[in-house]
Amino acid sequence: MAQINDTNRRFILASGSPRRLELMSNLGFEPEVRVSSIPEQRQPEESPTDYTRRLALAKAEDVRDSLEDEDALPDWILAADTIVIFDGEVLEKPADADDAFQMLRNMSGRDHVVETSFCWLQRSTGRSSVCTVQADVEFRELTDEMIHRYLDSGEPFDKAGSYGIQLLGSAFVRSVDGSYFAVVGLPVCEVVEELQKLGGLEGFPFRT
Ligand SMILES: Cc1cn([C@H]2C[C@H](O)[C@@H](COP(=O)(O)OP(=O)(O)OP(=O)(O)O)O2)c(=O)[nH]c1=O
Repeated sequence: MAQINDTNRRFILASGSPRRLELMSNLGFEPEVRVSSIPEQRQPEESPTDYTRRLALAKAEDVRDSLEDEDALPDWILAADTIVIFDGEVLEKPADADDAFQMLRNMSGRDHVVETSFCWLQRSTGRSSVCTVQADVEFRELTDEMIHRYLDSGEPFDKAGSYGIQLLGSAFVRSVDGSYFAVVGLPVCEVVEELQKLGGLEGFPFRT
């Protein structure tokens, strides 16, 4: 049987997203949070998937580079990036309330894709692996009044596509085809699976 070793629970989470921290903590991991500061700017001609994959790797590398000699920190770094793809356009976090209103009004009664790319990066070897997971999401029709009330809740402003499927935004979602957790910001099944493939995780699921 694999050794249960507490060091397996520890990794560096290169993300300021409270959702990502909660999802990994729910599994018994003990993430050390370090937030990256790279600009999120899509290049002309860059496909949405190339964009999320580039950002996931760049966030992990940025945090790795900021650590320097902190040897006591865990070896593995996890970073991720989530976008909404609607009508061929990439929707990220809204700039302001008008931007959020427009996104939600456009998505009303229609389908969109949510895509999350994540990156595992090993500090000691420099090895990295990037994976992409998607889901198709269908919204019910939203009235302008519903959207205004939703904006008043404050929920949309730190979320790609201006909604949170895990909170009040759940009332807008008629169906999800694909990974629910990719929509929330981290496809935990694939994240754990990939770390196991990389040989960076023994003794999982953890005993409490
Ligand atoms: C669509 C959707 C997105 N989101 C969130 C997940 C991400 O936190 C956020 C997308 O922005 P990201 O740029 O992927 O992440 P972030 O800025 O929150 O954190 P960091 O870059 O430091 O890792 O939107 C939800 O919480 N619920 C949802 O339903």
